Amino acid sequence: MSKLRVAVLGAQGRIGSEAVRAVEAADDMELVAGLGRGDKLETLVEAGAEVVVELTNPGAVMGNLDFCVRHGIHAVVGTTGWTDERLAQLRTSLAASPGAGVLIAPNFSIGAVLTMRFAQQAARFFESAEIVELHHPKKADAPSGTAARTAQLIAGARAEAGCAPQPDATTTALDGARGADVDGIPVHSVRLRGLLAHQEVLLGGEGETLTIRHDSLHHSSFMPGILLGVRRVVNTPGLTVGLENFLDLG
Ligand SMILES: NC(=O)C1=CN([C@@H]2O[C@H](COP(=O)(O)OP(=O)(O)OC[C@H]3O[C@@H](n4cnc5c(N)ncnc54)[C@H](OP(=O)(O)O)[C@@H]3O)[C@@H](O)[C@H]2O)C=CC1
Ligand SMILES: O=C(O)C1=N[C@H](C(=O)O)C[C@H](O)C1
Repeated sequence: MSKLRVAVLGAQGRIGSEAVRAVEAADDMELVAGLGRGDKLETLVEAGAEVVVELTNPGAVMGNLDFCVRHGIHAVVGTTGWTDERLAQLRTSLAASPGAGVLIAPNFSIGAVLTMRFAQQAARFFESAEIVELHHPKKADAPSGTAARTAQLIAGARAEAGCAPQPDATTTALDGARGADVDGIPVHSVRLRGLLAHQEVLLGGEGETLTIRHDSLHHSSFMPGILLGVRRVVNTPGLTVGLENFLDLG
């Protein structure tokens, strides 16, 4: 069986360097390129890359994906900073290259994906829902892509169930004291030396609370999800948002 030809963009970065090692260690994959800032994207075509793993930054990801999609190269994307406008732009370029598949995964770790699913399931049973995400201080974006996605899923589940707005008597507050508002869900971002990637979903009802917490303690936590994404994206044309779509969660 021929090996999948995989390239990594952001290959010298924190997660990118771990992804390079994971692809090299996978029996069914061959690392054909590892590119950093300033390297020519044409290298991807010259190297015959079938799938690109995109792990750069929000300023670079759109141009990189535009190139990949135009050249029929599939992409597995971990880079954060996604907005509805960016997703719409990507869908437009995918429409012109119908064979290409792109997976955008706000989080590749299985535990984080399950946290999102459990939070979505629990959200309608509680009056209050807030998110605290905690990351290393070199992270560029806040809130994290995972927290933003979790908030959207919680808000969607609450709207579908016809939940009332959350109770909150705050009338005066310092800027930021109540966190960022993502679809009505407060999201609080902590940046602390010593941490990697952590999230708590706090749910509250009359006389009880439920806390769903996930901790990524090492970048290795993201690797099984990246490899799964690479294997599945080649047979999944168009845009897929969320690794849960490849996990058969039911
Ligand atoms: N979905 C998930 O599960 C995860 C997602 N992430 C996300 O992945 C992204 C990267 O995170 P992290 O590794 O911590 O960040 P880093 O800054 O450590 O890595 C990013 C790398 O990309 C390089 N780079 C910048 N621009 C380009 C470009 N145009 N082409 C190729 N390479 C480029 C950077 O180079 P230079 O240093 O010169 O700028 C750097 O080496 C972030 O958006 C983060 O949120 C992270 C972990 C898990
Ligand atoms: O920058 C990181 O480190 C991470 N970024 C992703 C996010 O923004 O959710 C995934 C994970 O939290 C690690």
